[in-house]
Amino acid sequence: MPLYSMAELQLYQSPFEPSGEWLNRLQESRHRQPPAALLPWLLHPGSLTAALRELADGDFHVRILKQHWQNPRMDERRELALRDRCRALVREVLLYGRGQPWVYARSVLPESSLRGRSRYLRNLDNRPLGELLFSEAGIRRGPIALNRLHRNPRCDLPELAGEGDSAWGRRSAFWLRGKPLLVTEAFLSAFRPQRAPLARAEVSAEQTGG
Ligand SMILES: C=C(O[C@@H]1C=C(C(=O)O)C=C[C@H]1O)C(=O)O
Repeated sequence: MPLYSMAELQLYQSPFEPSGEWLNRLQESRHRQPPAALLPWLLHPGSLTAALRELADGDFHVRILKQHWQNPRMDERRELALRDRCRALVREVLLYGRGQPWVYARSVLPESSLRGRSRYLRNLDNRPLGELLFSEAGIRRGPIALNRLHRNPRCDLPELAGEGDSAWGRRSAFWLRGKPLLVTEAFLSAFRPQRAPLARAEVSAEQTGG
């Protein structure tokens, strides 16, 4: 895990923060409508890592922005039913496809969820979290909620200089051995998919040429 000076930690600002409430599919269609091309990606039930890697023909990597033990945001603590004074490993990354930043992701892994056979998740590196989670036989995913995430003007990451003032995002909880993790993903302006994500079976046919 990259080490940070206190100064670096204090300087870091998350690039996006949720605005308003997280909406399920039905609520969202009454209030706001994501672009049609993005909707199947926002609602994709499988691993986003696998779907992006496939879309990028393997030209995919993860860049860690910050990975640090901290007290999660209040809305995250509520969603994870955590006490106000709790610690979580908060991991913020950019997912790159074909050399472009396609997704910003923030994952909140409560300390109480990283015990026993899940302890290995304390040592996340550049390996995509999704590859680990979706390789776990007992992984379970909760409903996907949608939201507009507002750009944090205090974040001056050069990689996101071209971003607008908001991005469509999704959030869902995962349960691993009965313990919750929370994953939020925002699709960035460089992500312009020409098709929906392939279902898992299609991906295996594509990969094997079957
Ligand atoms: C949960 C997944 O993991 C992806 C990879 C992440 C990471 O490496 O930090 C974070 C969120 C996801 O976009 C997934 O692939 O669906």
